[in-house]
Amino acid sequence: MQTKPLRIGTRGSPLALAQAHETRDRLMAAHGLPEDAFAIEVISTRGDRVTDRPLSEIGGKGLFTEEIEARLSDGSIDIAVHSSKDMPTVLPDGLELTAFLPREDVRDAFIGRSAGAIRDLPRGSTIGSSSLRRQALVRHLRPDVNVIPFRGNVQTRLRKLEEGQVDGTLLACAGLKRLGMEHVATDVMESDDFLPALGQGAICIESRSGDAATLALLAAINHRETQVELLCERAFLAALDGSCRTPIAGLARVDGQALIFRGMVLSPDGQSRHDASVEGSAEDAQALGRDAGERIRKEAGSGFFAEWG
Ligand SMILES: NCc1[nH]cc(CCC(=O)O)c1CC(=O)O
Repeated sequence: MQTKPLRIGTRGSPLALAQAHETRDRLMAAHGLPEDAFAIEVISTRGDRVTDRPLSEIGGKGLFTEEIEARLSDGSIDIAVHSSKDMPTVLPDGLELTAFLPREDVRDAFIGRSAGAIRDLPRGSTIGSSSLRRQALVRHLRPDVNVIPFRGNVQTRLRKLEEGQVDGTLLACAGLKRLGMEHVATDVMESDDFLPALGQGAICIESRSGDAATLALLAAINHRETQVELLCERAFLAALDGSCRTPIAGLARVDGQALIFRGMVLSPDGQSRHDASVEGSAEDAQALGRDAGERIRKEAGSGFFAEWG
């Protein structure tokens, strides 16, 4: 066993810290290690520092990961804990996603001020969300509702909502639950009608490919079903790559050896959409995700992506 503490890199947001603590607690339990066998290191990322513009505008992959991955590559941390949803499909050479924790609720929550559900919003209401996917899905359901950019951590968004800057917003149920704040949700969007982001609700752990001791530690906390779902979802995303300004949604579910995946791309106004559903064996997770992505790319045509790119 190591003598030096295992250094865990994470962003500093309350949600990121909760995820780092969950990872540490699972490692402590799996290996019977004390708390001081771990050191949690907070690392600031570009996505944390730029708070005044929508993420889709700042653009670029790895907004929430680059600085953390640099520390992993140079050996100054041993593992990095991330929201899978924020992970680019291509990782730096020498790094890999080694473990996934059991997936939380994959759905989105609606938090309304006077109307508690999207269907009950008066015409002309305003919803705040900077996620291209949530914007398009809301516009699909309610073309008569305004959607405006809306950033900040959970607490900031709830304050803006209370102040009346918007009539409602959407947040991942997983994040709210990990913060013990699920009570603020006034409605939960079923994933069939409001398809989540790829990777939503899943914590992933990244480490160096050659670091056998760390890989062995992590193997004990890996959750197979979540890992297989994420393999499928990330293959789907990779097959659609080059279209990061297009709203994309998708969800894989594994039950024993069976895998079901549904993926979708939307136009930003939510009026046009292409989706694909595939079913097969968990062993073929990556091929199934890739097939769904390629099918959508063919059906939508390059014009669909170029138009909003
Ligand atoms: N991009 C921000 C982000 N990344 C992961 C989560 C939520 C937790 C998760 O989906 O695992 C959130 C906030 C949100 O979408 O409400």
